[in-house]
Amino acid sequence: MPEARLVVLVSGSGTNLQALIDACADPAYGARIAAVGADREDIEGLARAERAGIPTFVRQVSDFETREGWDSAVTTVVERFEPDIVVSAGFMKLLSQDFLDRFLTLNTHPALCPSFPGMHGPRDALEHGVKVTGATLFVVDAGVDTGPIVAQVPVAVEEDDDVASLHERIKTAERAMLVDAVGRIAREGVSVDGRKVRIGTSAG
Ligand SMILES: Nc1nc2c(c(=O)[nH]1)N[C@@H](CN(C=O)c1ccc(C(=O)N[C@@H](CCC(=O)O)C(=O)O)cc1)CN2
Ligand SMILES: NCC(=O)N[C@@H]1O[C@H](COP(=O)([O-])[O-])[C@@H](O)[C@H]1O
Repeated sequence: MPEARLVVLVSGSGTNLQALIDACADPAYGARIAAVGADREDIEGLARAERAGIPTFVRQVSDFETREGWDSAVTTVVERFEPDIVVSAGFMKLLSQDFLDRFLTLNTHPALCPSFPGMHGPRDALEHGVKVTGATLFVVDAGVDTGPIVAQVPVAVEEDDDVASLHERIKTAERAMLVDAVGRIAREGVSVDGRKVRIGTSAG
């Protein structure tokens, strides 16, 4: 079976991207990263891609007259790389319905959806006083962190956690979940039926 083609979208440090780069080095993983895209310049995520010899692109909202113009430019450049799966890994821009209609898009979020959606999952979980939080991989839909859930991993909140320590612990679990689920989807396929996501031979 041919390797699945991934386009990975990032906005920051790119440790999830790095985990995927490392996994893709093994041909048995079943996927390769065709390109890495970002909504801003000068981020470590892009540097990680460049060090790995992966093509990169940047489309900044501020370079476009309208948000629709940016949406369309992102769709066009991603299309060029013919992805089987788009992985939003720390990408801090909402993706348009048109983009989502064209590409199977997964997003990793640092909380147990449907709890604590948005850009501050670890902070919101800590402020709420939950004892267990985690990470969620989901199929992106037009809402914010509302899409059908592919995988989740729980992470304990410790008494002395601050936002940084909690987020770091979540990210360790999140990377393993992401690599495992994306690899299984690449090798075995996935089906989405309403809110039910199935990976594996029964998919499709
Ligand atoms: N349509 C969707 N797009 C994306 C989703 C999603 O669930 N639906 N998830 C993300 C990531 N995300 C949290 O998981 C998230 C990203 C961005 C925002 C947001 O409000 N962004 C603002 C800009 C903020 C900035 O640039 O600093 C915006 O897009 O204008 C909320 C949640 C990936 N995309
Ligand atoms: N709502 C989106 C969101 O909060 N995304 C989170 O940003 C971090 C990116 O880390 P990374 O750049 O090191 O992969 C990850 O924890 C990801 O879930």
